[in-house]
Amino acid sequence: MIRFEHVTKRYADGTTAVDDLSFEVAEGELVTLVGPSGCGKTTTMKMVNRLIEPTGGRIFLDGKDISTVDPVRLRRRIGYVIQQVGLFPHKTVLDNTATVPHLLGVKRAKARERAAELLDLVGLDPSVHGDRYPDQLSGGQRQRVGVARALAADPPVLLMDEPFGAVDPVVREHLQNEFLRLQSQVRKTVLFVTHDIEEAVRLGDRIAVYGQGRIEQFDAPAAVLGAPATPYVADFVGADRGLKRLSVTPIEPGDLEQPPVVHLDDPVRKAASKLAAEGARWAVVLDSSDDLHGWISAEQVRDASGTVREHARRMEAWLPVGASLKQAFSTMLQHDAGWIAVIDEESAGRFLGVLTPARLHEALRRSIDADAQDVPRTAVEVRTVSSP
Ligand SMILES: Nc1ncnc2c1ncn2[C@@H]1O[C@H](COP(=O)(O)OP(=O)(O)OP(=O)(O)O)[C@@H](O)[C@H]1O
Repeated sequence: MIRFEHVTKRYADGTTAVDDLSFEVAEGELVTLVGPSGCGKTTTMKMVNRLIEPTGGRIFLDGKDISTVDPVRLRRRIGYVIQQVGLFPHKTVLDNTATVPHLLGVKRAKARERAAELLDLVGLDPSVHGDRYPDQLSGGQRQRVGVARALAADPPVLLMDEPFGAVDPVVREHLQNEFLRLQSQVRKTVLFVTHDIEEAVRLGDRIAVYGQGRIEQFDAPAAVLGAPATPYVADFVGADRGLKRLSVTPIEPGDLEQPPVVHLDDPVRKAASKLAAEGARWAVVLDSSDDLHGWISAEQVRDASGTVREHARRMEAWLPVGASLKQAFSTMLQHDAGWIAVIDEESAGRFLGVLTPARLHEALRRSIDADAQDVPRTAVEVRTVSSP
């Protein structure tokens, strides 16, 4: 979809901002450009919509050399989101969002209707926020309007230059998650500039790690974190890259532990003997539809009578399979839980097993080794330091 062929940009003062850059972004792919200040990320991006012209090489959009395309026409196909959103202060949020389609000749009523849909899509209620002016919004809300506006003309390509850079970390993470959800629906081809490796890892299908004017590594997030191509990349992603991997490593069924399972209507005596037989300290409790209800401990059932229902405790700490190990860790902390239940959302929330801290650690280790050996995670055996 976007292809750079030996692209160089040398500014008039002799600065080489981009040096012989070649890479390709597939249709519907989100590529993050990450690197320290001044390494050429913004220059790279602005060459795609011809705000900056390269001094060497060629850039193709959908197979066509963009130097042969009229810049105004080119920009109609490219949404652009920047940090200082640049909303019109005297226009309402709805009119700001509707601006581009309106300029492109879409009737005002139709453009506003579409704008309302887009605001909804980026998590702003058009009936609440649509009639406000930009200075009546929070920083995070303004960024959302910026994204909605960039999507308004339904361009196949989005360029995003540090779009969430100006908001605090909590709002930022929220915007990132919302943007991922949005991208899974709209599937644009996205170039996303950031200097934050965490953001690059969380959002990118692939990451381009920039050195000075050059790409040092262009790879999937797990590969960049697991097998940095150069000492520079290793240094840039940081010594805590194992920790960062948590956010890109999904929970897989093979990571889970299988504790004993009992049902709400089982007699407690039956639960007690099951726990004793398996030597387990607790069991997972499911309801009659096999949905997660909670758990019950060996202590609770030891001399109890009646059914499991009267003794079981609810379990709120659960996640769908495929959620990240980071979410798993954070859910454990949030609920002060020694384990979390993992369910299969695809099949009506069926209980799959539990993830414990030890299993989480193993999953992380296995994913690092699997990337290093280029094999699936299930094929890796881990030897960890076990407790005495
Ligand atoms: N108009 C210009 N004239 C001369 N040099 C420039 C010009 N614009 C950018 N540069 C230089 O080109 C290099 C790359 O700049 P660029 O803005 O692409 O970096 P960046 O990676 O986006 O940085 P940041 O994260 O700080 O925005 C820098 O050394 C910068 O000083």
